Amino acid sequence: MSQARQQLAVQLAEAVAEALRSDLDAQQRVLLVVSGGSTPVPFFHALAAYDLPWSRVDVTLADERWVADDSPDSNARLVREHLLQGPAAAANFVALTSAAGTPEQGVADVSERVESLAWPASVVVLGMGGDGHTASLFPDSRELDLALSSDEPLVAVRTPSQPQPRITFSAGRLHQARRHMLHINGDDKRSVLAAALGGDDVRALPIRAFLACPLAIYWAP
Ligand SMILES: O=C1O[C@H](COP(=O)(O)O)[C@@H](O)[C@H](O)[C@H]1O
Repeated sequence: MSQARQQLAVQLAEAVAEALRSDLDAQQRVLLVVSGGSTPVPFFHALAAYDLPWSRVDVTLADERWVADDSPDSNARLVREHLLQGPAAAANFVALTSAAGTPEQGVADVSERVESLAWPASVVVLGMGGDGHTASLFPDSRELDLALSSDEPLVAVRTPSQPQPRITFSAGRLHQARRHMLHINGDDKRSVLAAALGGDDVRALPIRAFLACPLAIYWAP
């Protein structure tokens, strides 16, 4: 891990902790939405160490692969192993999977589960893939139009480029958050973001759906 990426993760954790603390001063429960993948690990470690009233914080994911909780591909496993540690172990984590065999079968139950959370979220921390996807809004998701336009909180998605079916928060639900932050590393992702900023076809680069939120960008080489 480069020093620049580590420093970025610490800066992002500070911004998220400050946002949570500010909202916790005004309301009993707050909601933090985080992303999966590989990028957030040092951010999770830095955030987990903050002295916050974590028992009043709900944490969920922007998206999830429809896999078992202990799968190496599970974003929930990532959160449990890297964020729900130390002081942050007291947070209430709400996963996006169920015992149903497919996300299409499980999406209604999981939607009911997430509707009990303290919306709007205080912070959504997004990631981005090299194809411009964010959450599980992939350029080749068959349900991309639905996920971009749905009034429902969650959408089951099938994506030819991805090995597993997934579930994702809809763009509309993520838009409602009070603050949006994007955490990315590397020159490749910077180029993708520059391309996104230079055009307006959301289906080609779904991260575009969030550029005007406004989106605070956390990038390191
Ligand atoms: O599949 C996913 O990928 C993105 C980006 O992941 P990274 O490994 O390039 O950091 C992530 O934001 C998303 O939550 C995850 O499901």
